[in-house]
Amino acid sequence: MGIQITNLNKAYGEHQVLENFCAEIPEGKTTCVMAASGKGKTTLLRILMGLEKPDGGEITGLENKRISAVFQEDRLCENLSTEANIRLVQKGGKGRSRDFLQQLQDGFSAVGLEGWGKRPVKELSGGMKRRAALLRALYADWNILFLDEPFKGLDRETKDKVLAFVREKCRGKTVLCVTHEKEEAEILGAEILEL
Ligand SMILES: Nc1ncnc2c1ncn2[C@@H]1O[C@H](COP(=O)(O)OP(=O)(O)OP(=O)(O)O)[C@@H](O)[C@H]1O
Repeated sequence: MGIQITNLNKAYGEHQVLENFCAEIPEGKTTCVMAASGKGKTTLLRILMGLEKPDGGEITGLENKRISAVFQEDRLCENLSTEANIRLVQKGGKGRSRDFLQQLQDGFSAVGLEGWGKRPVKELSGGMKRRAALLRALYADWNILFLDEPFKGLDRETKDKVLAFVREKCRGKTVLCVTHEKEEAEILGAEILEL
């Protein structure tokens, strides 16, 4: 079962952002949420993540799910290294296991961050922080992943590498990704949900 959204409503004051919005997010697939700026993509994601309360409507399919996310902001601990940020969201001793650290090195290389894992996040550029936030989300233990413009600020070549990595890591899993680029959705093999 995927995520069912029924008659979702959300207004900020007089401004109705979502009005009786209905959708089904299929299980085991990537879905890209697309719409013009200001149409409510982030609002929808924030409601699904429980960060925002809807005015009405029903959401099912999130019960007992482990959710991971790249938020609209990076939300990294700036004084910690990227590696430490990623280890923070690992359960038990997993973050220190040799296997995990090896997998992480592969992830750093795949997104073009090799050699940066031990540096404090505050020394990274905006695009590098975006990739660090993405790695943290991907390496958490999840069965639903929410991504809010995860490829923001990446140049063409880097974006292609990152998209290929995300596609591989998300194969067969339930992912909802906000993007403005149709091409990103195509590379991810995603279904498109228009708001
Ligand atoms: N906390 C808030 N208070 C008041 N209005 C808000 C708030 N959050 C969002 N909005 C408004 O709700 C609308 C939808 O915002 P949202 O961020 O969901 O759009 P979006 O589709 O994700 O846009 P973008 O593509 O520019 O990120 C916008 O008009 C925005 O100004």
